[in-house]
Amino acid sequence: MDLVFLRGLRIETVIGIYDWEKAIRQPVVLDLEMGADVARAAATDRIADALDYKAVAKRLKQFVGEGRFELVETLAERCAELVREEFGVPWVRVTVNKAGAVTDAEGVGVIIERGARA
Ligand SMILES: Nc1nc2c(c(=O)[nH]1)N=C([C@H](O)[C@@H](O)CO)CN2
Repeated sequence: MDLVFLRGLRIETVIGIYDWEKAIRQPVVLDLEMGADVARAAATDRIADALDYKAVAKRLKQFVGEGRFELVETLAERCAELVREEFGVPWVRVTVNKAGAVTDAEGVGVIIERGARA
């Protein structure tokens, strides 16, 4: 399977388990790898045959930016669902990095894979 990727998408959202976190916005950084038929898009050279990473990024910025989450797990799962359902992606890997959440750590978060990788 070919992949279309989107890396380092920084979005401010409400995320966290503590009361003080529910009152502020914090950045998360998303990385996505999405199964796609790159050969078909290459053959026609038409964006209509491609998985449009700009459209995916725009939709995720809206969804995550307007959402409220407690766990990074929930945020990752919702993003995977959205990408699979709205963009017809058969397989996706989503990395959520809540950079800055843990002192002296470069980042913390989750990596999930959903769907069938043909
Ligand atoms: N597995 C997880 N552990 C923790 C999470 C989380 O979302 N998933 N969240 C927190 C706090 O919100 C933390 O990020 C605040 O600094 C702690 N552990």
